[in-house]
Amino acid sequence: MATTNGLDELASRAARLEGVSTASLVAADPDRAAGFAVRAGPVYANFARQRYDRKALDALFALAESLDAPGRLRALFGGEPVNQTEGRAALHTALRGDLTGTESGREAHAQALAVRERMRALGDALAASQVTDIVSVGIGGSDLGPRLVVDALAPVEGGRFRVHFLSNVDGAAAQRVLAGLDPARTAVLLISKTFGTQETLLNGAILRAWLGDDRRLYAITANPDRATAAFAIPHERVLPMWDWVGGRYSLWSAVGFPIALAIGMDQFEALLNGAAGMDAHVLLTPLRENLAVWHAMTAVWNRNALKLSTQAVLPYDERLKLLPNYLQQLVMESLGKSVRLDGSPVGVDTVPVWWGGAGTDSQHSFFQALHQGTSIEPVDFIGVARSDHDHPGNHLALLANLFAQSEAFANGQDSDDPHRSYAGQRPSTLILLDELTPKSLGALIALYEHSVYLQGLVWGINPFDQFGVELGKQVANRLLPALEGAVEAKDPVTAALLAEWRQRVSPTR
Ligand SMILES: O=P(O)(O)OC[C@H]1O[C@H](O)[C@H](O)[C@@H](O)[C@@H]1O
Repeated sequence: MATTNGLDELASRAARLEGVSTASLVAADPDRAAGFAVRAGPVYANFARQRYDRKALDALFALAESLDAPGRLRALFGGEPVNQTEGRAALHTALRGDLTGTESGREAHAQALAVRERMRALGDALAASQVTDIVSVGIGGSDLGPRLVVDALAPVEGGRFRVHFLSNVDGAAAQRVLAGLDPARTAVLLISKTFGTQETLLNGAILRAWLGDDRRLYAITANPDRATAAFAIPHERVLPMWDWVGGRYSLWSAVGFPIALAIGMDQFEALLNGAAGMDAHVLLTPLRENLAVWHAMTAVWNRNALKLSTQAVLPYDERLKLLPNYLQQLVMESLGKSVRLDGSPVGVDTVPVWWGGAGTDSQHSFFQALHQGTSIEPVDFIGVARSDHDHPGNHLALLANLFAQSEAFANGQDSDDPHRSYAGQRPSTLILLDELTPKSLGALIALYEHSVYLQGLVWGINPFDQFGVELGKQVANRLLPALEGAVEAKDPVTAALLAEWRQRVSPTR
């Protein structure tokens, strides 16, 4: 049996807290309501409504200490090959700063700065042209980050460019994105770390043909030769990235070019600076005041001590409605592993299912289950203190709902009528940003990145590979000839499904 790193002990601590209400935990500890909180720059998080007490927290911080969390953070920032299964560093932090002064960190940061200069120049050239619209073609890590940030921060009107995103291989997606766009006023970015991703290659071919003029076709990739070979994009229109940037950690690199085009290069750099501020906090702050450590160890508590199998993220801000989608890739692709670094079974539960949606909309869809369902789903609530719209009454109502839901989940409410009774004891963290700016969003995303790294450390897994996504791609590649009619599918169920499908399409399609 693989070592469980002291997680069994946490489960027995949790058992001792069973039946103790969250309200009595708060009442028993006068400092808890305000004291179970950490602020890092523009991000404040309050953990008082989690289902642990100080002794449990002591055990969690002791666990982080025993795993040398500070040393492992230094290894990450310093460019050690923390992505052990692929023998690589994971230097996304070097895209936004140079905190450790190691040679690899310094070199990576210098490369990142040089590419940023090129992004600025290309952006300025595009701004001086007749281009009004940008289509960003990419998927997964080459899509979700830029899509989130552009949706959150792009001006509602008056930005330099309108930026559109195309990811799905479904041709309907391309058709929808292109409807209403004028090829003569559009530039296309093909974003793919590998330049071997089926969706991006197929959509890229559609866009290239639609554009009709290769001069407005750009590539962002760690494999420029492939971009040149497949799309004849000359190197001056290729922005590089590197194998030391994981796809889901890449929005800070040239993969963020759509962000820079949507909000301007200065604002893109403010996003990076926000992340750099969180980096400095996480790297340099002792464990007990370290926001990423609190967040990660809370996740470990909920998963391994309370055995909760999902994690909801509920931003109470319309502009952050894509955050759950973004975090699904960041967290689940990073931590969805069952073996430790040495290949042995992990022996404990790893990533829960991450999901969520924006409040208040989601209150009117799935909150019933959160309040009265039989399983308990821990929540990260995210709110923004100051709004930047002209409807202050709506903002107060939004925040009243945010604070109310967190209170109602924790405290519940008794009733003689079981149908109208709320058990409460639903754990949540409330994260509050001062305002939603490039800086605060950068800090928030970096917080989640570091929390993921620390959770991976506890579970002894590699958060930087994603071999699990390969099998489905391989099977799809094998099956494409069967759909084209060239071969028969070998698997009997797939063969039956294809036969069923063939009956429904005309022979020519
Ligand atoms: O950037 P690309 O090489 O096109 O990869 C795009 C995405 O596809 C892969 O399947 C991985 O699961 C993701 O981690 C990656 O971000």
